Amino acid sequence: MLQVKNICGGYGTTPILKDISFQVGKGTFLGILGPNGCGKSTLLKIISSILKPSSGKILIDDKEIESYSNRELAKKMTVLPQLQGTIFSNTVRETVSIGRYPHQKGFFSQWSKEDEQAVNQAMLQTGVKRYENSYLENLSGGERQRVFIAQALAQSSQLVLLDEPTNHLDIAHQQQILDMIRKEVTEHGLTVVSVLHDINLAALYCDELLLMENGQVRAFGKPHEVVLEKEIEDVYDAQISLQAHPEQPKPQITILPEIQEPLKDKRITRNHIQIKSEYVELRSQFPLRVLSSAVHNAGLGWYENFINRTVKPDYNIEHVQEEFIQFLNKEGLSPTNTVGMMTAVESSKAIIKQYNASFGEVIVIVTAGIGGAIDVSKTYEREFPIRVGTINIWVIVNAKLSDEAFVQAMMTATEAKVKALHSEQVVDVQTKTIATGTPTDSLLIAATQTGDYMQYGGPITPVGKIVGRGVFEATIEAIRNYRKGD
Ligand SMILES: Nc1ncnc2c1ncn2[C@@H]1O[C@H](COP(=O)(O)OP(=O)(O)OP(=O)(O)O)[C@@H](O)[C@H]1O
Repeated sequence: MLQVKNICGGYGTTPILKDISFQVGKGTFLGILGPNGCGKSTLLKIISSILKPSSGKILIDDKEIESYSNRELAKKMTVLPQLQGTIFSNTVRETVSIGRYPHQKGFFSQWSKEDEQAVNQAMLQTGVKRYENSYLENLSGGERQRVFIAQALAQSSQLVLLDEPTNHLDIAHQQQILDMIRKEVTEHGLTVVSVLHDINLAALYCDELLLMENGQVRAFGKPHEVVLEKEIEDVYDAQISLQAHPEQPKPQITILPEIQEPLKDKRITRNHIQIKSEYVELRSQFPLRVLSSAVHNAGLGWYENFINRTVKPDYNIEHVQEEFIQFLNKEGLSPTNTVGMMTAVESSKAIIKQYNASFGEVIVIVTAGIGGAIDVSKTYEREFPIRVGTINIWVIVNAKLSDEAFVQAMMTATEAKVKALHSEQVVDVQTKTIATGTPTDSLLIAATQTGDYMQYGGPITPVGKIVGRGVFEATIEAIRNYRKGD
């Protein structure tokens, strides 16, 4: 659809763009990224022939842009420049209708049925039809932006050039506009080239990205090929961290602020753990990084409060999430800042152990309800009667753990738990074989993320050695404690 070949150009004698080449296929949404002043808007102006390049060619549908008349070009391509704070005195309908001018034939041309349809459809698509008779100056920035997109759609061209279409818009309007553009691209084969400042939005919505640096192409390709930690840090001279979007297979960046909080004594010891009548509690004065399979706030995150709550064996688990939140509120624990587990084992039976490693303390807390213990290798051959019992394990590490170390620490802790069940001859009552856990065990690894950096957490690493020993020993004691009450 669009070919940009060896474009050089700028303003007067100052060269801005240096040998830019790329292609955009029909039905593609291309995002142009790059730091301030790198030449994104200049490139858009050259593509839209507002500015002449000093050398190079722009082709639309394999024809050089100069060979199109203005009217022909306007039918092929729509340009939506950056919105300025201009005062508008047209109605929404009048503004959208301007998009049809390239389709008018001759000076006294008639407004056709086709024009009317295109205007109505564009207003419906962009959700602005309901204010078609309002004046633009009475609309919000987001509504105005949608009106101009409607004007671009009414023009019914196959290529749309946009310069920061989401500038100054709140997240709802950013989403609306980008969803709408995406829909046009996917469902009607529209080709869109847009300058975007937000790298995350660009990675989410665009098919391809062009990353510019000093008037040149630094990278071009699919979002996962362009949005790379090193590349972005280098081009923008910023500190970032790269992760996957939680719901989509798209890269997303997070800015890493340089200002660090003043380092308090960020240390957790067993004195921070309290056994209350209804739960075991850790209230840290700072957030810990956590990976867990807890009932409340499972997954990876940062939390300050942790509880392992004792519930009655007949606790109704139908609305567990809501009930748990109510309970946290009652206890004065913020639901967004607390990780919660549940057990039928009394909190007084919890085992708390502290190990002093060379890198810092590791605290292990275990409650072991083994009434429903099962052998994981045999579960495929039977139905489960619901039997109460859960082994809940917390491991708190005073160190900085990598993501691998978190996952490996979970594996190490699980292996140590299984070994403890074996050692204590905990049996699956149905299969009469050694049990490996219960159907509802929970595990939590939390780290202060200060002090020594631990890249790995497997069994022979400094962290893994303590986790293995600590979880094994604490689980054995917790099992014995549980059996005492049987
Ligand atoms: N009309 C102009 N006359 C002279 N120089 C200009 C003109 N417009 C832009 N420039 C210069 O050209 C360079 C590239 O500007 P351009 O607007 O293309 O950058 P950009 O990547 O779009 O930046 P931003 O992210 O800040 O919008 C800048 O150094 C700018 O000062």
